[in-house]
Amino acid sequence: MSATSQLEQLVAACHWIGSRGWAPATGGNMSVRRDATSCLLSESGKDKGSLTADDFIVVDIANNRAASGRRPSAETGLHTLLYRLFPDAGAVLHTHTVNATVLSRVEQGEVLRLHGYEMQKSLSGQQSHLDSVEIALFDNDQDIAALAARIEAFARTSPLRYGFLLRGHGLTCWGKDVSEARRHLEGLEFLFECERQRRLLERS
Ligand SMILES: CSCCC(=O)C(=O)COP(=O)(O)O
Ligand SMILES: [Zn+2]
Repeated sequence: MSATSQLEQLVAACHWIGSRGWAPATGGNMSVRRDATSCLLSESGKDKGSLTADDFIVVDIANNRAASGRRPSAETGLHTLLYRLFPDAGAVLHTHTVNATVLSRVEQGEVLRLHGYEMQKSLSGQQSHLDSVEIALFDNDQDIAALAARIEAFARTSPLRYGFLLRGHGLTCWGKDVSEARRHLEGLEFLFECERQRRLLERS
């Protein structure tokens, strides 16, 4: 599929994310791969629920540079890291949902473990609720280069699949194209909601 059509699908995904309330205020950022060396990333500081194709900026995957001189997302370094780590990744979606924000603070470990949910099968390659899916969880950091370095180090020794949580911040997920990234986002968000409810009920 052409980069233009992927951008059209990404703009539609941004509107969908906005309509779900998953990118409040100016939260969230989104991108699609153009080719092996560049991606199109949302401009920093905008309402991501009402972006148009003109709000996406060409960014070099190797060095985070935007030729246009405009300012891509503050989290550009996380998107480009994912495109470098995963040559098959075609789209990256970052959201600020209540479920991801709260669960990532409650969970103290290095991963959020999901087990026992049929909806795990919304994640590519998952075939049974009896398997476990581990979503990596990192402490948040305003220094995105340092955060990217921590995520890269984690990925060298542990599986990094579907997405990762930033503590008290949100979810960044990806897929081979916009459609798969969207499915992973919707599936993970559903699973986070279930997990938040389960933990609440099991405490009472
Ligand atoms: C209130 S949003 C804080 C920054 C952030 O976490 C985010 O996702 C949006 O940053 P961007 O530079 O992509 O607009
Ligand atoms: Zn964010």
